[in-house]
Amino acid sequence: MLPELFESTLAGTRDSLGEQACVLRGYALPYLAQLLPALDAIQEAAPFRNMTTPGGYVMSVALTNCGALGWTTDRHGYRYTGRDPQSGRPWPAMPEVLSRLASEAAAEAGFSRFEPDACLINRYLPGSRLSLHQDKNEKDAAAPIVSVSLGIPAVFLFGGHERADRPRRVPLFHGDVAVWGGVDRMRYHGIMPLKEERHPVLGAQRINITLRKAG
Ligand SMILES: O=C(O)CCC(=O)C(=O)O
Ligand SMILES: [Fe+2]
Repeated sequence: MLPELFESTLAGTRDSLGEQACVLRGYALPYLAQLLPALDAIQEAAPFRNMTTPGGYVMSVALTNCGALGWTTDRHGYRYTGRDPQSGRPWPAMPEVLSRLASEAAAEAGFSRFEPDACLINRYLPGSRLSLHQDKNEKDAAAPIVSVSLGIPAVFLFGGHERADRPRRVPLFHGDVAVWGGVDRMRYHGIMPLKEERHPVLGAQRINITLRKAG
């Protein structure tokens, strides 16, 4: 990977992934001076942890949350909770910079007045992956998903409405924001195993932030 590819050289451009799905290249970059310190504070209050799926697998992706609702999984299933199951405390509040980034990116992608109440923060290390899935634990499927990529690059798999539909491979770089909603809201997606790389700002990790309307 060429060093310049760590930062989207495509900043300011848009890739269409569907009728109501796109990647806004580099869209998050102007927010990072505020966003990165806010992320540090969140992970101090609610550290990343590897949760167990209902099937008994420990996820290779570690996660935490901020906002009124946080996505969790354990042997009993996937769900949103108001509290961090590890500490018993409410999830850290959603920083203003994140709700602003989410609603501005959503508007740019054609979804006006998006107000997320849930923010899942995923941490991938080299080798971590996320298998193809649909995001279907949210009550409000009318709202889009806004997904911010930071750190080392990843290959996003964006499939169809059936698990067997062959997914498209979309590279995501530091600062890219993917948005999908409407007719594309329930499309299968995932992340290929991350390669061994180091990002100049975030080191050997990828942080992905998904903002949703869950409640
Ligand atoms: O890491 C990503 O880009 C996607 C994350 C995702 O699909 C999820 O958290 O549901
Ligand atoms: Fe997802």
